[in-house]
Amino acid sequence: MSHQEIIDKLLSGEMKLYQVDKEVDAKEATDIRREFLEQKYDLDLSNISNYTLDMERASARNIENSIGVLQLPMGIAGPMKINGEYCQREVFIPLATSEGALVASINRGASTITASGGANARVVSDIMTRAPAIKCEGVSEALKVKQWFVDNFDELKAIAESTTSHGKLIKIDPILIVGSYVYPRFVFSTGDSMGMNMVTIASEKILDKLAEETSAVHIALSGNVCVDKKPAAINIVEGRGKSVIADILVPKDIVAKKLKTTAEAIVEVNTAKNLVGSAASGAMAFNAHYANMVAAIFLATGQDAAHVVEGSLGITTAENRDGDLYFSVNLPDLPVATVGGGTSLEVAQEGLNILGVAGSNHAKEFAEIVACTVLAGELSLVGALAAGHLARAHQELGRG
Ligand SMILES: CC(C)(COP(=O)([O-])OP(=O)([O-])OC[C@H]1O[C@@H](n2cnc3c(N)ncnc32)[C@H](O)[C@@H]1OP(=O)([O-])[O-])[C@@H](O)C(=O)NCCC(=O)NCCSC(=O)C[C@@](C)(O)CC(=O)[O-]
Ligand SMILES: NC(=O)C1=CN([C@@H]2O[C@H](COP(=O)(O)OP(=O)(O)OC[C@H]3O[C@@H](n4cnc5c(N)ncnc54)[C@H](OP(=O)(O)O)[C@@H]3O)[C@@H](O)[C@H]2O)C=CC1
Repeated sequence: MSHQEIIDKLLSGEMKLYQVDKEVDAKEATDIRREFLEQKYDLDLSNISNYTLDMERASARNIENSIGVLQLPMGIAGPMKINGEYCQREVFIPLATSEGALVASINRGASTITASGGANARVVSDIMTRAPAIKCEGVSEALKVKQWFVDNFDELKAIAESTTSHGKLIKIDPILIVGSYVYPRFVFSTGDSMGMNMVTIASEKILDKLAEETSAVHIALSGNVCVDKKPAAINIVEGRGKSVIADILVPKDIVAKKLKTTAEAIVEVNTAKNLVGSAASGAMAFNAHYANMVAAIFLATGQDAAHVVEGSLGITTAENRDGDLYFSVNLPDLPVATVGGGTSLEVAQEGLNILGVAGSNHAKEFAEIVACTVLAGELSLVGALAAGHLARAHQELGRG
């Protein structure tokens, strides 16, 4: 079939969009679906059509029904000095965003951090979780099933780990019971991958064993106690992905020079806004804009964009120490990877290479960099609010 014949079949409804992949290679299938849209709706999609990535490879593992590639402006912030456990150097941070003033703000935070001697960062927990929903007769069987998970942990660990060379089942905890439903939270370490595919495959094997040995029925492989891609208190308390803390002591003169304000004013803003304001509104996140930094660095490095909702959680603290400013960000739920998923896309590899963290043995180093980037942006925005500069900044940098 010729290129136009396939488009005609799509236009007439004789062929479905995903069936084009059976007729031609991934690159041509991409062009055909896009041209179908152009012809059906009389559109010009010439920008989506311009790209360099290997669509054959992307179609095999990252996208279905491809029509092209999204471009976003990418900027750089830095250098930013990091005194982490895994990252002990200066970095330049790639950031993909369309929000004017964001990169300038993170750059200002990075400059403040570097002038103050560097940010401290530590990964305090490193796990990935999957919690299926299991149905029993009632609470008494549910308790027996809970005990079955406890009694058989060693065997279940061996079964789960037979599916992966990097994943390790650390514990099954908590095991929640609600009426006849049981939710065991399988807690894994997943090396340098974010790990959701890995732990989902491993968890299914555990459920096969459950089906063999008990009459409990597995209702859903994910039962929303994981909790994947939703903001949740359990993730805040127990952690998910990397849990990371970053902090800095900014000397009084640098607060004045770089942020144009005082430690006292920043503490007041942090209390009124991030703590009391968040509590008053019932917010789950006690910060100004972690999501901005997490989204921009996630897009630049091929992370799963839906995990921004988890990365947005956390508490910012600020203290006035005799005019110097102690400032910290706490991210309990930051799923990140330097291998697997979208990190293998060519643009993501370039973003990870700018940071020097592509490939194995870099995930915790990367997590420290993300946390320090959040620290930089948070420090700058809270500083701008304290100085009364937010509207002006966005007037100057965020409007055409
Ligand atoms: C805009 C600034 C940085 C000006 O800040 P400034 O202090 O007036 O600018 P400056 O010219 O004195 O420069 C200070 C530093 O800013 C950086 N800088 C300055 N200009 C640039 C630029 N063009 N490109 C790159 N970097 C720039 C640069 O690092 C420079 O230091 P140096 O390195 O020279 O020593 C500041 O006012 C600021 O950070 N404002 C906050 C803006 C912000 O954080 N926006 C984020 C989005 S807000 C939002 O989406 C969420 C919100 C607000 O709704 C959430 C909530 O409810 O809170
Ligand atoms: N399935 C689901 O429910 C969900 C899936 N996702 C998607 O899952 C993907 C991420 O899953 P994930 O499991 O991370 O990735 P992949 O499915 O891409 O798997 C990554 C693989 O890399 C191998 N690997 C090689 N080197 C390392 C290393 N150093 N550390 C760890 N693993 C290594 C592992 O193999 P081995 O296992 O043999 O050790 C691992 O399985 C993303 O695309 C995301 O969007 C997101 C949310 C939910």
